[in-house]
Amino acid sequence: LFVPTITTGSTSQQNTLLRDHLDKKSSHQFHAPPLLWGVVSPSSLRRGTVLMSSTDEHHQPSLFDASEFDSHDATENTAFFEDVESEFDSFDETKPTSQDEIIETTSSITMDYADNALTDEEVRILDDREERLFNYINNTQKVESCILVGVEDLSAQRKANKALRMQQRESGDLATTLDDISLSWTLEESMTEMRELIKTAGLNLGGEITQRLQEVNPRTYIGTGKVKEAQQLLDEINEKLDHRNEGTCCTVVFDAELTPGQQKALENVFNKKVIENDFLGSDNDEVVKVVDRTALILDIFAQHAKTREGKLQVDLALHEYRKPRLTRMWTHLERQSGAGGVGLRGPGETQLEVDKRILRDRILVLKDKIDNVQKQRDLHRRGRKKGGLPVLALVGYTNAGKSTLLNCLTRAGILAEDILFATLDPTTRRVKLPGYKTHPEVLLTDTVGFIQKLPTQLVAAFRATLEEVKEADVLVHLVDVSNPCWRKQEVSVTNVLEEIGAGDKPIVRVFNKLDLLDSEDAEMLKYEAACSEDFSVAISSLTGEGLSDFVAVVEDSLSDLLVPVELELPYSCGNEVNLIHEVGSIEVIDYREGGTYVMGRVPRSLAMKLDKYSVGNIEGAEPNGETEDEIDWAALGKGRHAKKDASY
Ligand SMILES: Nc1nc2c(ncn2[C@@H]2O[C@H](COP(=O)(O)OP(=O)(O)OP(=O)(O)O)[C@@H](O)[C@H]2O)c(=O)[nH]1
Ligand SMILES: [Mg+2]
Repeated sequence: LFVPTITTGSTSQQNTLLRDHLDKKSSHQFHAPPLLWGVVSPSSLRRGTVLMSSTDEHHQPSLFDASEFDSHDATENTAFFEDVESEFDSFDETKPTSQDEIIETTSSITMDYADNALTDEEVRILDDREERLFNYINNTQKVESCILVGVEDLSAQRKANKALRMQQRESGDLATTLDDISLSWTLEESMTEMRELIKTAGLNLGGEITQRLQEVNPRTYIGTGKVKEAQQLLDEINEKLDHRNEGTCCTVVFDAELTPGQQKALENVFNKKVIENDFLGSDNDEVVKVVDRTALILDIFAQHAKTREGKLQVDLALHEYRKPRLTRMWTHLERQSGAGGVGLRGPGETQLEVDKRILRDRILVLKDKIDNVQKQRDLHRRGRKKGGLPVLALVGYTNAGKSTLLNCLTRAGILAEDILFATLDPTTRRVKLPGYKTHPEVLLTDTVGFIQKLPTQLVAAFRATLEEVKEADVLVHLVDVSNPCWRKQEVSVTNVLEEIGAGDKPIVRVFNKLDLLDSEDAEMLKYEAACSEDFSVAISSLTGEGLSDFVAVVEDSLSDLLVPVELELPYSCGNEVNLIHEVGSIEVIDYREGGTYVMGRVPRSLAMKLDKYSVGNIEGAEPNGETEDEIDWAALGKGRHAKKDASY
């Protein structure tokens, strides 16, 4: 027989009680095995979680009173039952068993327990309580199910290809056309990524729908027929879930960025029944949510944000996302006011205005707070710069293995997981690169991963975090070569880097997860890395393969950073001047008697080559006083011959 009671106390207390009780179980020699076991406290009910549960022979989650039955004195526990009852009130519409009844039942249970002789009425009450608690827990513990809708937007593809062709015609470089066109993501690739995102967000994928469209439907994004199909799919899934008593599927995830209008229109269609029922005063139906790609990513970020800074930034992004979508929350009020007729119309709008203002204020406050955080970051960074250590930022697509590499090099203990966006907050570590001769240490920063079509709200909100990337001396771009889409991912990352103004940083390309490739592919990539004109290297952060090459390439890249120069080049050196234009930056150029005077910055290797034309001090003082850095860089170049020398 099942005796559900609720107990208060901390988790550990309850666990101890439960353990004790379970130990005693055998000695009690129950006549009938308990159907359900476990612990529920009022606070756990409020959170919708069971603090601890064991399983019975049916492997069901369970409820159990961990406190000793016989120690429960009815009067002593009045306050406790009041608590319990208010808990019942808060989660169940139907009025729960009255307090007296509960006390009465519990005391009679206490008395009769040993005899296992409950009256029918008591059994009914207990059953009732059991069911309500059980349903509640079942519903709140259930994994949220969703369906995924993807669209192959042929018009967007056409546009993208056209833009590309235009661009190529202008630059006169037609050779790469085919390659580049195949760099746009196919529907299936995009859907695969969405499935990962859905899994990471903790959603269960119930079904999928796709559509090829010449033009997207401006109102509902997908065609009207497809909306119906989605509705049917939802119904079918819900029927199955219902059958297994597994809750409902009421989330529709779109592999697209929907406009607020489209989102609202879609929700209206999906919730037609609920809206109608609402007028009749019944709200038993689950409301269908429409979630677009941006909302899904924001949700994952919200779940993963750990530090104050991360939370503030996610909060800002969420507020910015919700601002234009605010009206949706008030549809209900608008309807009510509309239904009220003349004179009553409008309160919904007013509320909306108030709400918009609150949101705007909140956004300002958040921005202010983030500004403060950013100032602190700036300070830290300046401090680090003073230290003169070169700063490397690990960048790359989400799940590329950035945190794993940092852990591997430093044992930093950063959470590295096979989920998307595991890292949101930058972590910087001093790293002694093994075998790195010219500079004892570098600073290595792990950063948030990128994704194709990164939501603009996120890029804007994560300004402070992304600043770390912008301020780095060299970017270490990790690519997960075990992912079939890695070349496209690489392009996406390059695009984001450009978007945040870090596109011109020196980059070390790291082909990671080599261990997951078959040996032939691995050799090919190693070969590609070795032949590459850029700084490239193939490694496995998991097995450590190629890490010494990695250090060597990083070293090369650091030696190749720009250094200040002041030169006077003979007029016969036209090529050299062009080269400086190309690979360096020129601050002053003057055509003098003796030749072309150039003041600017060039890669160290080139500076060494042009040393003979130097008129200033090649490691000379920087006008803006950032000398410390430069002197350190100068020291860097001496130890090793720059790899790129040959190309000049
Ligand atoms: N087999 C293999 N797995 C790897 C390698 N590097 C990383 N991984 C795995 O890839 C997954 C993602 O690694 P993370 O280090 O969390 O990736 P990340 O780039 O930091 O990802 P985010 O922080 O989410 O952007 C983890 O499960 C790692 O164990 C590797 O070289 N080989
Ligand atoms: Mg990470």
